[in-house]
Amino acid sequence: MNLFEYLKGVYEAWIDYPKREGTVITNKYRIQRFLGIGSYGLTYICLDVDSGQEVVLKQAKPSKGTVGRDLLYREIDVLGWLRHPSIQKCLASFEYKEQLYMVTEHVKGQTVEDLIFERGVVFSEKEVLSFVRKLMEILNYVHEQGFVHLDIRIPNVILDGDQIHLIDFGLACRFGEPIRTELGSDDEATLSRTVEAPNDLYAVGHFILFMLYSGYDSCTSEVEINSGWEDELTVTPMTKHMLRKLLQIDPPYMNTQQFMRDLDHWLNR
Ligand SMILES: Nc1ncnc2c1ncn2[C@@H]1O[C@H](COP(=O)(O)OP(=O)(O)OP(=O)(O)O)[C@@H](O)[C@H]1O
Repeated sequence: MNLFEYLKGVYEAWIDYPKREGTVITNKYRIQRFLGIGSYGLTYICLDVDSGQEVVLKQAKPSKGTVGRDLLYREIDVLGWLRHPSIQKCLASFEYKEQLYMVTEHVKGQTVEDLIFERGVVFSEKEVLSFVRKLMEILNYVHEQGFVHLDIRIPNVILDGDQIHLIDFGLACRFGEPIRTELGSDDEATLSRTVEAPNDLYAVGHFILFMLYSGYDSCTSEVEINSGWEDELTVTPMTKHMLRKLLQIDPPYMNTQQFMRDLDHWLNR
């Protein structure tokens, strides 16, 4: 690492340093706990001192500049279009000291990532498919409203009792928008691709694999998952068939309903 990169890293760590507990933003949101720092945002649990409600406050990551702000603006916009009990409501958004913030409902419960990797929960094939059926209802709603989530992953699905919540709409796009590429990528084939339902369904395939691998000894790396799941996992032929379509090994499902029909068929056997 050269000196410039080192100094840049120090500077970014400094400007992205999380705010302390007890800090009050706009005389209204008192920070109770820092939840985490993602690629583009910092997230806190706060008390809304006016209503007494516990909320989640997300701040665009200062080091990401306009990219961080654009993604948070996008998330605010998308959440504004969605009304579903399993999708957090955006309660407010504002600028404060030149920083952009979004306030949402606090979703209680644990992410599927924490359930598997911290609590060691093991899901059977039936539990996985029943869980994914509920997730598909939320995703189907999102698609019906014209959006593709584009970040369906185990840290973005929260289980609270019987209820499942889908969070993190920071990458969501409208159907047919060009796929966003990494900075610097100008490959024509990539630039001409648009966002469609199979993008989310592909991610659902990986989501299912993570859940199924909860019962497998060496479920540690995605590389293993990509290479050997058909040999390593003991699942019914129908589940294998659905996974092959989701993962686009076989001709893919083109929409959520096609997959949900197969799922229902499996669950109602
Ligand atoms: N509305 C919410 N209710 C409860 N927890 C939330 C909510 N929104 C985010 N979180 C949690 O806050 C943490 C940080 O979320 P954030 O979306 O900022 O970053 P990330 O998901 O860790 O990273 P990335 O966005 O790069 O994937 C995560 O643990 C996430 O589960």
